[in-house]
Amino acid sequence: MANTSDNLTPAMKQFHHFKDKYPDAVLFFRMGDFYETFYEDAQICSRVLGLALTTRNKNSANPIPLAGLPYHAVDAYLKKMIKAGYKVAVCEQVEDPKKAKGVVKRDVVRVITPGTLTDDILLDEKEDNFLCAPYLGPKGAALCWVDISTGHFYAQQLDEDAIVDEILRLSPSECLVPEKREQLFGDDYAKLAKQLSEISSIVITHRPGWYFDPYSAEKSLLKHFGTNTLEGFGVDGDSDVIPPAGALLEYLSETQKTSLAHIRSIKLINKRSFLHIDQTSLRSLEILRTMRSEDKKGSLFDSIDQTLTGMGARMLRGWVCMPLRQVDRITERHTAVQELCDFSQKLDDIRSQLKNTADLERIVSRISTFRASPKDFVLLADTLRKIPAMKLLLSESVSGLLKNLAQGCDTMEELADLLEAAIEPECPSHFRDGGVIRTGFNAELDELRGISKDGRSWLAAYQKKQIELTGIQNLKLGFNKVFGYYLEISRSMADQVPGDYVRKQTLKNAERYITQELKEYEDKVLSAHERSLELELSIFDQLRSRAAGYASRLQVLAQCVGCIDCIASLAHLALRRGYIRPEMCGEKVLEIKEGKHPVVAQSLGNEFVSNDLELGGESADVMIITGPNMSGKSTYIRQSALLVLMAQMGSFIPAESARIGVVDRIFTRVGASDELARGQSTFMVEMTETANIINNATDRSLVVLDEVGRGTSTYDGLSLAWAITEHIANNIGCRTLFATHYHELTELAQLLDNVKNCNVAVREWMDEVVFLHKIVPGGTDKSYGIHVARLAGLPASITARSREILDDLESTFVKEASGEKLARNKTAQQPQQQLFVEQNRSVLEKLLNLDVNNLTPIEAITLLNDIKKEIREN
Ligand SMILES: Nc1ncnc2c1ncn2[C@@H]1O[C@H](COP(=O)(O)OP(=O)(O)OP(=O)(O)O)[C@@H](O)[C@H]1O
Repeated sequence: MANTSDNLTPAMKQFHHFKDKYPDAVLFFRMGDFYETFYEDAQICSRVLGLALTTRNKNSANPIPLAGLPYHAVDAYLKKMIKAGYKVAVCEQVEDPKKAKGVVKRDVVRVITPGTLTDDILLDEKEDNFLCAPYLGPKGAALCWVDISTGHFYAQQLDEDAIVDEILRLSPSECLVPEKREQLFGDDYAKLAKQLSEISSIVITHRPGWYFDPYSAEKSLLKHFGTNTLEGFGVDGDSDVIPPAGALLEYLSETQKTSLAHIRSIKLINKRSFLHIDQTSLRSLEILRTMRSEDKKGSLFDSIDQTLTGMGARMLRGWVCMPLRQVDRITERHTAVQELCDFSQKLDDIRSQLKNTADLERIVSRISTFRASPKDFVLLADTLRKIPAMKLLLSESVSGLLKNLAQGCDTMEELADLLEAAIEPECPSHFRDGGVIRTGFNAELDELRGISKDGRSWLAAYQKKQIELTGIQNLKLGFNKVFGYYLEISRSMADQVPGDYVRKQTLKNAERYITQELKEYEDKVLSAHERSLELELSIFDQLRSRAAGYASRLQVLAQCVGCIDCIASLAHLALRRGYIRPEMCGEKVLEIKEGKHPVVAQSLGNEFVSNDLELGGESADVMIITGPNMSGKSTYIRQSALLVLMAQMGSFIPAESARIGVVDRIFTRVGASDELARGQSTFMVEMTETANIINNATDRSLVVLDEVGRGTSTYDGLSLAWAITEHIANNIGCRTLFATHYHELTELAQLLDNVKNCNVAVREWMDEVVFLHKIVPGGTDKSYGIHVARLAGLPASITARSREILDDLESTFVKEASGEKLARNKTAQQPQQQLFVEQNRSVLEKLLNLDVNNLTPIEAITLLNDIKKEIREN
């Protein structure tokens, strides 16, 4: 920044003072009705917000770049800045400019960063907005994350090499890491930060190392929660989650500068309670976004979400990403969904109560951080009024979960009464002109408003009286900020003005006057208006404090309404789409009759062909699925994973019947990945993902493999696919679906009991191929790739020629590489090799004794020919 000299104005000195304190944020510096930005900040704002870039002190030696925005439109501008990845420090005038002696006092009241948003306009209603902090300690690693807009605060201990995956899975807006220069926090954090910025748009914020110091972190956590120990949250004194949790709190208080009372506890995530879906699977199963276009539309969540409230949508999103693992907890949700399906009128009534329900969770956070608006209170009161009806509807339930939810419906009538009595239902969204507190709520306020209102009619009467008195018909009464109320008389009438008029201003064609009587009344009226505004604000602050006293009850209620919304959403979905309740068990089994892909079946309607699945239990664990291109293999294997996921989150599923033994993890190795951007080859990515599966899958996992081995030469790929399948079947024994074009793999089913084959049925008719999309037992050895290429529009000349080449290849090379051979090799590798050596000893000796350097090309060819002949005869 160029200008730090002593000749700066006091306001600019203030600006520099705050800019130095918040160097990594753009400073919005309040000046009257505008927020001004200066220097580089002005350039950024001009670019990001499209503001006109001008200069302050244009004629001085150091003109200052300047861009300003009107204060009442600040929310929209903040949204754009945050979206563009910037942090904004909002510097307000903290005293009334009229009362200021010298330069008006200012202070940064809040730093808005992508991970610390609380305003609805800046947030997505259906998504959490997490701020996270990793910890890479000497003994272990941990990750903590918090959403200040809801007060949810989580912690998890995990392996260091799982940190990146877990952060990507959470998809936070911002990630806190210790500053690079701190020796204690060396390369690991820098590497992590670099990796995250390369592959995601998460904003990385560096903070001093002491933020992560275990001792001060624990102290600030204990102080915040008002406890002597963290054990009540399941956190031991030396837990690795303490440093990052403390760092998050420190950062929140640094940026928010207000109470964080709504963050009431820290929830330790126990991985064993949830079905783990890693980031790769989250993407490849298109759970939250589609793979190609990264669109929410077309994802599983978008397809099944029928929630009606923000709290419900966010909770359901959490259920989709972290389905359950315990049979009884899953069954509890299913039973609740079942009950609402059985009583559809009750379901409809509950859903109509949920409609237009306010986002309690976010309102509570704004109440606690003293940012609640009058509108928030109106919505809160309206929502509380719906709770008794919801409670009544749920109170007769049989399902344990629904009963609990009925109990959780805390009606808080006294709060609703208070808010309704206090706040004008049609209140303005800001305080500028008052009108927020209802008439009748506060006698003093009513009186002040009365004076200010009467004042207006007094002024009208005064104007009339003056016209009569002076006979000047065009005498006008006006008001401006400089000298308040005045009487305006045209210049031509100036000689008729009475002697007690005091001239204040001369305009081109008129003169403006004041009178003592007018000034006296003005003082009374204006001060009454000002006092009434002040009083309204103080009443509103009192209301905020009163409401803040209900924060923890409101949070429990918000959770409860969110859960009711989730269950009702799942029931509504089940009824609308004819989903069935899956039977859940702890055995290693997966039986689905007439299952459908929840998203594809929605778009294809009746054309979608349902399919059965049987894995584990009486059947083999590993299923090899072969079939032509475009026949539906990928759809089938993804559908299987999605149905398990849906069942374990508590949803009913698109099938005729299902028996599902809970799964601990879902692994997928499907399609291309954008790791290519990180410079890894397709094959490298494929093998890394497969290695992850092989190393981490347990016999309770579900593995979905699509085309493993495709990214390398046919023989390498086939051999790898073969060995991987063997390993899974023999050593892991997890339920596995493997879609492949290597028909040779089907021979594994003959060699291993734990492997079975299925293929996608095809009907060939008059040189045409019809894909039936039906999965049937047994293998297949046809790809119909050329047929698909023709469908895709490749010229007939090319497809005809490729048919010729294929016929040729099939009669020679491919047969050589047949799985039969691989199978034989595997089962009788050693004896076969020995036999080969025995039978061809003389050939081998001839080869060993050969002097290659003295061989002419002709001799070499002749020799090769002889060797080939001899081996063949042997
Ligand atoms: N069960 C089904 N019923 C009806 N249509 C289906 C079904 N499954 C898949 N399809 C249709 O077939 C198309 C191809 O499906 P999918 O991508 O699963 O085939 P694939 O066999 O994996 O192909 P490839 O081997 O080329 O990757 C889908 O886009 C879908 O429109």
